[in-house]
Amino acid sequence: AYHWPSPQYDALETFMYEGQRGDGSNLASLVHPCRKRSGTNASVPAQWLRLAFHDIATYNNDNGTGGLDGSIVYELGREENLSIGFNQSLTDFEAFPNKYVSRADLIALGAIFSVATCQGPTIPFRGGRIDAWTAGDFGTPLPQDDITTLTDSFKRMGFSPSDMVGLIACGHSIGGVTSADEPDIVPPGNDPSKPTIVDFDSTGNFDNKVVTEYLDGSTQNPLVVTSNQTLASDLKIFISDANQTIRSFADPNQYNSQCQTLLERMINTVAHGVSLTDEITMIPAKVHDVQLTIERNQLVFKSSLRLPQPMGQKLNTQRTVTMFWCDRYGDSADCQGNTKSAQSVKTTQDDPNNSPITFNMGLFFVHYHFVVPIDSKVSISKFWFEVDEHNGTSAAVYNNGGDDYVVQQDQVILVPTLSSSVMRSNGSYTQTYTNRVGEFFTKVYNITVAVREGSNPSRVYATAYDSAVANFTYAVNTTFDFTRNSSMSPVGGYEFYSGSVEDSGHQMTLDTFADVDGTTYTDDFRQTTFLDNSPYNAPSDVATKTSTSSSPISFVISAPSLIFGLLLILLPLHVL
Ligand code: HEM
Repeated sequence: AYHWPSPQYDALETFMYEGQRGDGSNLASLVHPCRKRSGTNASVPAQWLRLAFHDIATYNNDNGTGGLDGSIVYELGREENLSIGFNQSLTDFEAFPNKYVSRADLIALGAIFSVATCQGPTIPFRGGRIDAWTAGDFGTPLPQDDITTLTDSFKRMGFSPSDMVGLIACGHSIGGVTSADEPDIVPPGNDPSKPTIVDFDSTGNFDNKVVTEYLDGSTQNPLVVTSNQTLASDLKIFISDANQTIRSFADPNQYNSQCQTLLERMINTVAHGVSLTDEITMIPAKVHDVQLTIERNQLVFKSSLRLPQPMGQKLNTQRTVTMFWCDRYGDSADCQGNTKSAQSVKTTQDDPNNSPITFNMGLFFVHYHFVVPIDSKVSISKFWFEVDEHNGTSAAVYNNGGDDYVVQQDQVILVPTLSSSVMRSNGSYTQTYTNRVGEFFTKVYNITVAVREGSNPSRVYATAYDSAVANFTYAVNTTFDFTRNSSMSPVGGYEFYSGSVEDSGHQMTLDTFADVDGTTYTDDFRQTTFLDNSPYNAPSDVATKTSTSSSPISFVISAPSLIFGLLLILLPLHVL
């Protein structure tokens, strides 16, 4: 079962249910709602689903090579992959892979989004696919292949003849054939700049019309009705068992459940030795953006709690969300003496359209953000949340299944607000980013981290990782060192270290390390999108109560929160 911290699960879950990467850049909005591409009017979900199939179509079940590994990126020049739709789709995915979410995972999730956004079933998602960095085998089936070759190709991929019929019935539900790629199947119109697209069936949705229209003879599917019967691959496949399998897809519910199973098998086709994660299910109350850092000359601890909200139901404005935490050092270490608490400083709501998966569940998310001041002498060891609806029901406690959310370390922390990045277009830089019009850029990051005073680390360093690089040519993976920055006075019990790194991708993340007395402390997987542009929220007031007391009103209020604290004490108990 899920247990925080699980950074890979968290990153995959954010993509699936929020449609976006951790810093808010949204992938799902490129495909949702069941979008057409401007200009060509091609179906984006159809392009993404087909891309996933063409990536796995060279899988070899005998020796376990290939599968969904993103190698399609390097195979676009081949006859079997000639389609502008593939290039466009890969550009869609370019900015999104990172250390925990591979390009192949994104292609898999892209197929899931595509089916879901066009009103199809939700295909279960697992992550952990490993990216290829070179082209793989040839062998994607072609329309002109004879039925023996087609059947053998699917057998090589690990699919039976009836699986083959099913996969086509499921895949060829959205999108169609374009004259730009297949002029022998769909003849071009008079205007060469506007390709003709003939859809597989009469709806753009993921439904079984492609099956029922085939069975009742009204089909327009070009891969059935083309006058060039050598190219009629869907017809060849559907009739290969005298229409027996395709008939079993005529019931819409059967269609949905069989497609869910078959497409799940398709996207989970991975090379031997690759193990996929557990199925990524929605984390009911998700803790995210947890960070100890320094903002405006103050040591602060930040966290956010994400709660699901049913669409069409009013958000309870009476709800209070409280974060509790324990000191790390001193008399109250691990809440032996006192427990501290604070209210959220800000509430934000997601656009219900962020992810088609969450949208189809009738939910969207509300986030409660916390910023609290921390005294480094006592620091913070663990935290948890209480959500009180003030409606007569008892408050819900979210404490990581009873273990609380444990702050891994407080020795080395990233300080985004004292870090920055700048684009440079000249000079002797090693990492060069080519933008869409062919100009060369390098992004130079000046990073500030802070280390607890007195730690005397033997080394402070970071790894910069970025696989969101134009055309997926390589991944940036650079380790660089920080040096003590004596021009910056210590703040809140922390000394500053500076370092700089170049990047040529869209999404650099940092893992920072400090070696102290033979132990390496790690601050893992920090986004670098905002840095000194991060929005600032002043820390909230802190309440302190005796942990051992059974009386919830024995609050000791710290100086800045005196008024708020008094209010709490004066309020009748049931409102607390
Ligand atoms: C024998 C195997 C297959 C053959 C020969 C085949 C052939 C084709 C052809 C010729 C097109 C038109 C492409 C274009 O005009 O650019 C197409 C489109 C498509 N195929 Fe397949 N296909 C096969 C299997 C599959 C499978 C298993 C799936 C997914 C499960 C799939 C999904 C799609 C989708 C979604 C499109 C529409 C793309 C768009 O509208 O942009 N195909 N296929």
